[in-house]
Amino acid sequence: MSLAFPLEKIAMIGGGSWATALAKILSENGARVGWWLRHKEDVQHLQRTRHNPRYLSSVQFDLTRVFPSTDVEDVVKEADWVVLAVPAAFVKETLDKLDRDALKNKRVISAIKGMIPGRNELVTDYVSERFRLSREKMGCVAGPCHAEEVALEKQSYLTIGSPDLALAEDFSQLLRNRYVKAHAAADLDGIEYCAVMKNIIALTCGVAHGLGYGDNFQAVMVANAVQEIRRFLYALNPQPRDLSASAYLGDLLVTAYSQFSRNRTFGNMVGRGYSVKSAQMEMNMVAEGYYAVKSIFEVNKDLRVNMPITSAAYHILYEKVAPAVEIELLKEKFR
Ligand SMILES: NC(=O)C1=CN([C@@H]2O[C@H](COP(=O)(O)OP(=O)(O)OC[C@H]3O[C@@H](n4cnc5c(N)ncnc54)[C@H](OP(=O)(O)O)[C@@H]3O)[C@@H](O)[C@H]2O)C=CC1
Ligand SMILES: O=C(CO)COP(=O)(O)O
Repeated sequence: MSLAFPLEKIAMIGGGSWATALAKILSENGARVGWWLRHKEDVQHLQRTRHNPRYLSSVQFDLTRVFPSTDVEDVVKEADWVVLAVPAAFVKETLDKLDRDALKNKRVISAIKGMIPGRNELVTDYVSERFRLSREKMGCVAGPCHAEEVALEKQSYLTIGSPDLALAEDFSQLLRNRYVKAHAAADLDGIEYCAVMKNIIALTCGVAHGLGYGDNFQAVMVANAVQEIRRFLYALNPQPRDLSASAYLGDLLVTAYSQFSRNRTFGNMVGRGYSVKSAQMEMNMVAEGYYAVKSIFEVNKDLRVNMPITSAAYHILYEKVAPAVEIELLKEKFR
């Protein structure tokens, strides 16, 4: 096993599947990972058995490199890099315990594919404002990559977006291993927004699947979704970007088609007739798309971009319109 970066100190914030997968990659590459989880019992379980009891519990950690804790201030204080990996809805309450200077001189990476509910902000925008941190000190992790496949060490690709390409390259290096390829890209906003929007699309694909629509329809939904994402990103930030790259299209495809996708699974349940509440209760994981629909729909009230899929998902999830009615309407709009 390589110990390429023995001196890098990482704070991993979050105890879910993605935090667990990233803690595995980073620690196995030799970094020191201080790991914040919210429950004392989970920290104790990790310390006792070397496994996260609730997510990717097959992964075994080396406790000479991984240091679980419930004290977020402590974990952050020790680190050079802070990796945020809680669902977006819990970012505020998790970081509220930190004072405004806590991230000074740190580099912050958001591994979150969601927006701050209510504020409708990207996670990096929220963190940048709350901690007075320049966006040059920040990045995001994106790309088609399910935590479950990382646990199985299946070949995966990640893209690190940051306005500072050197920072993105540095973090990419910390991630590269036998089964992870990582590369740097400059389009932080575009990558972050696309990572949020692909969850909405996957959720809506799930709804259609739950209603009995097949692969033919889903392919058309995904093709139309690419155009919807392009229009939205262009209205928001019209810099040149290649949406066919894996950070954009790849992530959309894996989420729309994978058996592991929380968003697709959640949508599928809604299409089959579950209420939003019961679908959420059935899953012990978080489908970011549910919150993202509201944020993107509200951001788009000013932009007025034509976004039929996002609007359909909003009507289904927040206005209780029957899924069959909304998908029927989409059928007529798709080309
Ligand atoms: N899973 C994946 O494959 C990938 C996920 N991501 C992104 O990573 C982010 C984290 O998701 P993921 O790891 O999948 O999460 P999971 O769905 O695996 O787990 C949910 C997480 O949310 C936590 N949680 C629930 N309620 C609260 C609360 N009130 N306060 C704080 N935390 C809470 C849970 O903590 P607890 O267990 O203590 O209840 C758990 O850590 C998301 O933005 C997701 O889109 C990105 C790429 C891949
Ligand atoms: O972003 C992901 C894969 O790249 C995870 O998507 P889900 O949250 O739908 O599982």
